[in-house]
Amino acid sequence: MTTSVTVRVPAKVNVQLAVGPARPDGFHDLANVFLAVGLYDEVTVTETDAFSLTCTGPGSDQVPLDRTNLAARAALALAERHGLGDPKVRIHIAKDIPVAGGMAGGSADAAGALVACDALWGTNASRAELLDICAELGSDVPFSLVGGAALGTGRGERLEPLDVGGEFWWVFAVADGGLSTPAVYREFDRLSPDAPAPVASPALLDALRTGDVAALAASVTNDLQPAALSLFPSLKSTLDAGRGAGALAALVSGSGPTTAFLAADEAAARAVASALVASGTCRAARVACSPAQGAVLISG
Ligand SMILES: C[C@](O)(CO)[C@H](O)COP(=O)(O)OP(=O)(O)OC[C@H]1O[C@@H](n2ccc(N)nc2=O)[C@H](O)[C@@H]1O
Ligand SMILES: Nc1ncnc2c1ncn2[C@@H]1O[C@H](COP(=O)(O)OP(=O)(O)OP(=O)(O)O)[C@@H](O)[C@H]1O
Repeated sequence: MTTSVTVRVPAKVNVQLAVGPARPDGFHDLANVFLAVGLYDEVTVTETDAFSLTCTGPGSDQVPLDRTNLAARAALALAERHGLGDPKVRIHIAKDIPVAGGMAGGSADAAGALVACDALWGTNASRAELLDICAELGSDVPFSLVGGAALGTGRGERLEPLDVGGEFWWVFAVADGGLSTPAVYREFDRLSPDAPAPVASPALLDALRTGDVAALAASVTNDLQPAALSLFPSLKSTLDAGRGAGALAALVSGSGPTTAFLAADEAAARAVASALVASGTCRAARVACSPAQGAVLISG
């Protein structure tokens, strides 16, 4: 019998993040074009006699180890739906996705824990049930499960898969510090009181479909960028440093403060990463390729 299961889950970048006005429930309607990128967390769940959670890797000291952790909440939600009582499971998160960086690290761990517990417990949840639990856990969580590329509407949880016609190379500059997603949305409301209804850009969807890096660079947008820059002004020098080093496009990743740079190819991405580190405007620079697969079982 399987006693331990490991699932690998990718980070995301939003190549378009169009944000509408705040809804009565406090969320914002989005046209959210997600692209999964090849930076991964690994979530391992092991049968044991009491619930526990551990986390290792960069930034793991900022990750809660109690039941507020999104991975723990995912395990609890699946156990509750299937009448399994308190889950007797040890969850270990090997983190490589920047924490509180706007790359959906917590969401990735939730999707990973869900898929891992489903395999460990033999609950055999359908894709629809898994997606339902993901949407309850957070707006980004369904995308962490499916990966690839998708248009997210509603608060970002309603997904339509998108075709991607080639590879795109990225550099992610990790900032010193984090940004709270609700705080960035609040700042967006302050800066954009008359935001129009969000619409996906046909030019951007075309660029993804054809794998045209120059066209993608010309069409990436993030409506949360002014809000993130307002709360974290030093990100402007990081964006400038990446552009100066030859990035085809530079933008804040999601709610930030990680910044994302699109490069012509892998060699160009590595050159931009070195220049970003040398500029002293970020803590670290990571190179990654997209699209990446969603949550996949890698052992167990
Ligand atoms: C910025 C993005 O990462 C872009 O993909 C997401 O929109 C954020 O998704 P997330 O972190 O999964 O967010 P959730 O856990 O669902 O919500 C956290 C908080 O973010 C704000 N929020 C989130 C999503 C959304 N469409 N509108 C919002 O206003 C709300 O204040 C909410 O209370
Ligand atoms: N498994 C987890 N990994 C990281 N943070 C977690 C986790 N579970 C809960 N959190 C909490 O969530 C906060 C946001 O972390 P996360 O790394 O998910 O941010 P993010 O990448 O900006 O999210 P998003 O891009 O979805 O808005 C952290 O500061 C932490 O307190």
